[in-house]
This record gives sequence, C-alpha cells and structure tokens, in this order.
Amino acid sequence: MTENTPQNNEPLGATYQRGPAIMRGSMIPSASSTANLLGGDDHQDWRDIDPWRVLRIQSEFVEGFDELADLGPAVGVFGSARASSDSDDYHAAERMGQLLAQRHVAVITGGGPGIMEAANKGAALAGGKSVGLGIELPFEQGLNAYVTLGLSFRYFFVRKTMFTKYSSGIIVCPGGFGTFDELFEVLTLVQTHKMTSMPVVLYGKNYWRGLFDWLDGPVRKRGMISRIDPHLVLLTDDIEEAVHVATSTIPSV
Ligand SMILES: CC(C)=CCNc1ncnc2c1ncn2[C@@H]1O[C@H](COP(=O)(O)O)[C@@H](O)[C@H]1O
Repeated sequence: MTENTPQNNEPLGATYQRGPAIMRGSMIPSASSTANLLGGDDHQDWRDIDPWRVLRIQSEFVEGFDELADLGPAVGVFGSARASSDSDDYHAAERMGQLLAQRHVAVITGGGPGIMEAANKGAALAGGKSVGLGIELPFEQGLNAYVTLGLSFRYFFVRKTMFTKYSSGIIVCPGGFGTFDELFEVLTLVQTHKMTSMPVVLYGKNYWRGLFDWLDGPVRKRGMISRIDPHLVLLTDDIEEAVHVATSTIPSV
C-alpha cells in the first residue's frame, strides 16, 4: 500500500506501527526510524541524537535474541509482499509452510502480506511455529494474521540479523527489491565466511533463471565471484525438493 486511503474495515486508513505505538490518520509520521537514522538530522547536532539511538538499536537486538533464542530449527521463507492470495506463488509458499511445520521446523518470514502471509498461513494452520519479523513501514497493516510469534523492528539491519542468525536454510520465492536484499545478504555472508554455509533455494526456475545465468555468466567470467556451488544454491520448481534442501542441514529432519 502506498498511500493512506481508507481500507475495507479501516475507517481511518492504514495502521502505522512504531515500536510499541500504533498510529493512524494524521498521527502517522512522514519518515520512519531508519529514514531518520540514515538521513541525518538537520535540525540538531547529530551528536545529540545518535548516541541515544544506539541504545534503541541495542534494545532491538536484545529483545530479538531474547525472543528467538528457544525457537529451535527454522527456515526463512522470503518473497514478494505483493503476491495475491490466488496466485500460484502464494499457494506454493503456503504448502512450503505446511511441509516445514510437519517436519517440526519453524517458518520465519517478514511477517507481511503476500508470500510472507502464505508461508505463515501454511505453518500456522499445520500447527507449526510461524514467526513474523515485521518492519516498521509507513502505512503498514502490521503483522499478518497467521503469525504465531511476531516481533516488530524499527531497523531493517537488526531484523536482517535475526533472519540470518535463526534460519538454517532459506527458500526465496519470486519477489522484488526486498527479496533480492534478503537473498544477497545471505549469499554475501556465506561468501565472506561471516556465516556458516546454509542452503539457499530459489523457488521458480523461470523467474530466477535470468539472474542465475547472469551471475554464473558475466559475473563469474569476469572473476567477480567464484563458481556458484550447486550444493549451496538450488533452483527448483518442486516444492518438496525446496523444503528438503532448505532443511538438509538440520540434524533432526
Ligand atoms: C504491500 C506492501 C508493499 C507491503 C510491505 N510490507 C512488508 N512487510 C514486511 N516485510 C516486507 C514488506 N515489504 C517487503 N518486506 C520484506 O522484503 C521481502 C519482500 O519484498 P519485495 O516485495 O520482494 O520487494 C520480504 O521477504 C520481507 O521480508
């Protein structure tokens, strides 16, 4: 959603969440916490403000680690916030959530709509752990209705740390910039050995083929990356295979 127009059952338009606060209508601020942090403060000396922000950032890390420490094995499912509930991708992500839950593996998503909702729905309705790591965004509706353990973050980078720290594998469904960001975060951390290698499954061969060919073609030929390890990155249209590979490093599965 891009503007604050009234929704179906929302007479005041969309809901905006900032930390513990919920805002609607004219109370919604024009910039998010991340935008304020990265944009600098032209009205005050930055030194008056950023040290305090550090404490807030720190508290997001502490709360995140605290809530997720006992989660157990988990797989991250990423993908478009805009996938409609009658799309093939939505149904596929829902099935992934269900299969993961049946294997007693928690599902971690961004907690939003589209693919995130689908994976959370599949997991929750199968009785599994359905985690949503939401992000404070202007005009957002909050966590989707299928999250059974939800956390809301002000800062993208804190949230991304939680995704990577608590996932043993990831399944990346078709998506846009947000999805690319999450995919490349994991690939970068693995390549630089900041994270032990984890399986990365790209679901939707047609969708991902172009990117994959480019990476394995010009990018690799010019020596910008080494060969993509087929054991690390799998392209598939098979939901069962996606789940099997994404959970392949979890001993209990
Ligand atoms: C309808 C709409 C734009 C809602 C945005 N609401 C969101 N709520 C939570 N996580 C999100 C949201 N948008 C993007 N993300 C993050 O970025 C990814 C999707 O971004 P995209 O739609 O591919 O680029 C998701 O895996 C998620 O982790």
